[in-house]
Amino acid sequence: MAKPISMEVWNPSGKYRVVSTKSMPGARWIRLLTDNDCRLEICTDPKTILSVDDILALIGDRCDGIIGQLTEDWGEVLFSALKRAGGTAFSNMAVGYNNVDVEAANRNGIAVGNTPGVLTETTAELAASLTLSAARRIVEADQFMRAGLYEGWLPYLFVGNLLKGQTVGVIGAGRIGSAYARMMIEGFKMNLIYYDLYQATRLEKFVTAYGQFLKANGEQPVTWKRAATMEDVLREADVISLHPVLDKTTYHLINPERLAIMKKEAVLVNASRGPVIDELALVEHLKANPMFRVGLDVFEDEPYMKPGLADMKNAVVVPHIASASKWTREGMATLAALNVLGKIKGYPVWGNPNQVEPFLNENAAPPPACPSIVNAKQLGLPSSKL
Ligand SMILES: NC(=O)c1ccc[n+]([C@@H]2O[C@H](COP(=O)([O-])OP(=O)(O)OC[C@H]3O[C@@H](n4cnc5c(N)ncnc54)[C@H](O)[C@@H]3O)[C@@H](O)[C@H]2O)c1
Ligand SMILES: O=C(O)[C@H](O)CO
Repeated sequence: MAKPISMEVWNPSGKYRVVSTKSMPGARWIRLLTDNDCRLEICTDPKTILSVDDILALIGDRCDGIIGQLTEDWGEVLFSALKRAGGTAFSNMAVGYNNVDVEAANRNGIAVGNTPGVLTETTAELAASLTLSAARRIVEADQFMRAGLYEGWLPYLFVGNLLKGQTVGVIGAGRIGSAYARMMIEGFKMNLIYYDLYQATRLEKFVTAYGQFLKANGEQPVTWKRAATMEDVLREADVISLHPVLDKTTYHLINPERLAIMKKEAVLVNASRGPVIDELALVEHLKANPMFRVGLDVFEDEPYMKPGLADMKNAVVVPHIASASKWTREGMATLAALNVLGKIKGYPVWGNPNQVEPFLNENAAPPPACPSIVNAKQLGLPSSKL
């Protein structure tokens, strides 16, 4: 079994042993745990992605709760080890939890926390940045300048796509998809077409009200449409941004057939999870359609890109940084720590994972609740009345 190389220990005499598989930004999450009688052990091993064996060694013989990362494989082996070590609580430091086998957690009676809400605007802003970078060819133009190739203004130099008045398509209009849609609609006066399993009522109301405001000011109103099929979005939209969860229904949601029905000059953005796109098919599509552009934050086999992607000028690629603002990352750490602490203390589960602000207020004690436990129902955990 692999041995953890370096650990940082806080409040060594604390009653509850809590482990974090990574150092996380901010100090509040550490304070919240240590002020509540937790001995906190943070793995400071420089290895980027810990293996199951590494984490087994971290769990050891006694562990009450553990904070893990989206790069780790949380399944039967780890949850049964946590149970044997007396643990009842795990939290991902992420809203997405496709790296977690929730059924295995249920079997072992382990609560699984995630960190919704605090990433919404930050992730949507990165998706908007990728949209603009791809549409206006920012990275290509930057590389051109740095290579000393600029000889003066030319009518055809780096001509890209205008967004105003075009249609933005959103697949997965949940928290992040809706926030992204609002940015593109309010910022660039784009029309909306979206596909989701559920109606995005608040988003629809926002677009209607904004359209009325524009009309009252003598401008072209923006419009919205809920598509009956994903294909309708792909055919109609000029910009398409992907924001669904990753599960069986969204794996390779963008495949060769669906790429083929998109506009030849469309912009495709993915800040959800890599396997939502068949990346090899995307590389072929980018080769065949030089005016088709993508902005990618996530990749099918992270940290790798599929062969050929790095050579494509019509792709903007960044290393899974959509949630990387200081406020968000500190908030994610806080929510993850409070999920674990709340379960250890026997607190109920917060009623609305979309409204986690009370947990993020630095000037007040957080509510006595777990902010977001995805398997609360399956484990029969009580709901907070606050
Ligand atoms: N790149 C990043 O750093 C980053 C940051 C945050 C979140 N994410 C990813 O974004 C995802 C969404 O986060 P969120 O907070 O908006 O979650 P959310 O639950 O609010 O939204 C997800 C939406 O996807 C919809 N959906 C599910 N299956 C679908 C399908 N088959 N077709 C269409 N829509 C479907 C759901 O109905 C829901 O509205 C996360 O699960 C995570 O994987 C990535
Ligand atoms: O799911 C999440 O929370 C993200 O991918 C983290 O950036």
